[in-house]
Amino acid sequence: MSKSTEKQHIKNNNKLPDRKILLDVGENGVAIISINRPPLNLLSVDVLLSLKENIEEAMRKDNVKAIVITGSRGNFSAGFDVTAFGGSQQRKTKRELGFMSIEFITDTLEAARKPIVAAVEGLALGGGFEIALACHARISTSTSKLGLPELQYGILPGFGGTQRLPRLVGLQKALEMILMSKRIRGEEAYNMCLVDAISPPNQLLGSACQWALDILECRRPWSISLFRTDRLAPLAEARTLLNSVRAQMQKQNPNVIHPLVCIDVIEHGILSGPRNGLWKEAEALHELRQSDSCRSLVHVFFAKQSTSKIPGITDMGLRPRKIHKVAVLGGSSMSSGIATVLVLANHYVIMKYIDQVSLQNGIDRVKANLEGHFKEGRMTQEHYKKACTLFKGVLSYDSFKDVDLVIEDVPDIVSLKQQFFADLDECCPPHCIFASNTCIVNLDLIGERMKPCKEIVGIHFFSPPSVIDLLEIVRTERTSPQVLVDLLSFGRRIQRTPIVVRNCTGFAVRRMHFPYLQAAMLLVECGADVYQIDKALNSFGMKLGPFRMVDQDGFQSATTHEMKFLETFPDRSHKSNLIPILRKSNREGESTCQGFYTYNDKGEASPDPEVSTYIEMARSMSGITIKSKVATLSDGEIVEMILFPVLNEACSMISEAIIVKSSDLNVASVMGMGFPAYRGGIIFWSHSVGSKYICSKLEDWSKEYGEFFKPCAYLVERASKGHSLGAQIKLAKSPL
Ligand SMILES: C[C@H](O)CC(=O)SCCNC(=O)CCNC(=O)[C@H](O)C(C)(C)COP(=O)(O)OP(=O)(O)OC[C@H]1O[C@@H](n2cnc3c(N)ncnc32)[C@H](O)[C@@H]1OP(=O)(O)O
Repeated sequence: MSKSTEKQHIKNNNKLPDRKILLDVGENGVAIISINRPPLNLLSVDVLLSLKENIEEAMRKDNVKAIVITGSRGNFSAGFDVTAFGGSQQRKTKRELGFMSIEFITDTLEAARKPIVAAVEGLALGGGFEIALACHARISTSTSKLGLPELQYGILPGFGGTQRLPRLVGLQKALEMILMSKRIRGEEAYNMCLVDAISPPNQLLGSACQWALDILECRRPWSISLFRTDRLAPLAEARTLLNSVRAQMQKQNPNVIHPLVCIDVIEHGILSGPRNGLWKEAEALHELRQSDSCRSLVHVFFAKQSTSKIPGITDMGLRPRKIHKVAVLGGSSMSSGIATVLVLANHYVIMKYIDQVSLQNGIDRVKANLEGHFKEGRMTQEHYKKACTLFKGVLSYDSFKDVDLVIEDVPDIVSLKQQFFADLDECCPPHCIFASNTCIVNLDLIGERMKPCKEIVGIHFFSPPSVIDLLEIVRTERTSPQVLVDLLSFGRRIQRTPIVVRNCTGFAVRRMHFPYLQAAMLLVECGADVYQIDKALNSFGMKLGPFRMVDQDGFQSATTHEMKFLETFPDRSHKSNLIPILRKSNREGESTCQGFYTYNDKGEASPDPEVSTYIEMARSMSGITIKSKVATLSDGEIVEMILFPVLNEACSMISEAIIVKSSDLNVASVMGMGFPAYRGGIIFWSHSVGSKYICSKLEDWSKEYGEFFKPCAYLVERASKGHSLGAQIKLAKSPL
């Protein structure tokens, strides 16, 4: 590309016309076609049709020798607009996507008589990435993000990704990227030969134009991805791999079919040829996009996106203040996990604790976490070196003068927390935000010894913070809109999904955990089997059944939470003696290798027949007798008797405006308690069950087994009107 054309293109880009596709022919005879639907250049049928027309126009023009496809304003394309899937609009575009894949992407773009090169900057995801895969070469910046995340929505790559990716990078790597929705950076893509060259952003278009001309003049290969075979393994080897991955997927996700359909489509292309594979892919996309799983997963995507939109707060025009330096107070593994997450997101972090030994342990854990990231290839050497300089451990408050945020993570002892915050009040700058990671101590109580003008908010991470991306931001009556805006932006920057909750016992996630475990305890005391309960909930799709979950959390924490819940919600708590009895026998859950299960050296759980003795003891202490109906419950009935009380608690939270939107509870249940995303989250799932049915079941059980099951007023009202359980939260009720 000549300098003048490039300048002209940049000039055009700064003041781009209101067209979805831009075509600009340079003096060198290369047409630059830009997808122009900022900010992410999302695709739709209209955009694709327009892209097709522009490519055809460039083909017709005599002055065009070659084509470069790129995206405007720093992104190639984040893929197809997901609103087209799982929702009401899907009928409109029935089968059009399949034809786009074959008639446009394959027969127009890939089969073009002039070379087409993709210049990839920023995001190239889903359909966007698939367009790049069909080009005759790809030039990328080192930091671009490429991937096929379609399985996250219960569909499969629908623009040829299932056929072209295995042919470009080999079956194993392609399966890894597709089935795990793995995104890779430009650099890694280059190492895998998925992109042909890396270029700095300011030279990207120039390099891509030159590459296209080089193809034309036979100095570079004219590669047709769909017909490459050099990276495909021999048939028998491919089949063995596909069968083993199929079995793995079936085991991991027994309730969903889309990963298996995707594997079948890939296999079909290998066995029957890529063009047949494309047709099968188109058919599969058409079927899958109408499935319940797709609807639910698309809901979860948008529910996650909307957690940081708070009416009356985030639309006030407040700009988030920058949070550069964060102090983490504490030396536990949770504190180290939080510090690691922050350092990885390029924050300067100081870790402070009171004694040298605990602090040193904390520091060592952060260093080990960072090293682990580097060794597993999740960060570059350069990033690793920089991350190490961003972190230090301290015993004093000397370096707190310029701290923007403090996250307290000391043991849940009120006087200890109060002392820390009273000290911090003296050492931190006025703008510093004070936050606690507690999920059980009242935030107002923690701040009692601070100056009256200071406020404390909650920033609640989940264990382990490096794995669970959810963040509860807990507001009190005094939390200002500015602090909320700051923390929501901070949450996104550290790549968490923040949900805003009101200060209450257990916040959103623990409040749902509690009835999950309590219902299970009650059923066991009435005669149900511990392991059948966990199995039933697993088969429903919960990551962990209640007993495996409490073993993992530890009985110490379960006891602390139980006491707090019994105190706050005595009317709807079932007091069980089971955990105290197990603790008397030194069973503390997974940490002691004995809880409801026993654990071997590898941490694998096995049912423990001895547990029945403890259950007998608990039963006789509570005076509960075995009820034959409970002892013979089916798996489906168990699921209802455990999850309807969770829904009941979720309904109480809606009516108390603990969360901002009912969809936040879907996010909280999926990310915080392992509710299956393909069922859309706890409230979304309830729509398929029906509020009337849920309410009548709870009413029946409350008559038979006690107040624990009594439906809350909100649930009764919604059911009586035949309304679904999700509702617009009346923010007037909340201090926001
Ligand atoms: C046929 C094909 O094979 C099928 C496909 O292509 S499926 C689609 C594949 N693409 C994806 O999955 C990308 C999904 N998007 C994301 O992961 C993230 O948005 C992102 C990493 C691209 C960008 O993140 P970030 O810069 O933080 O921007 P983010 O706030 O998330 O997005 C900006 C807006 O675009 C929307 N958006 C992003 N990707 C979207 C998509 N694929 N469809 C619809 N809306 C989308 C977001 O909801 C948000 O909307 P809002 O401003 O109203 O809240």
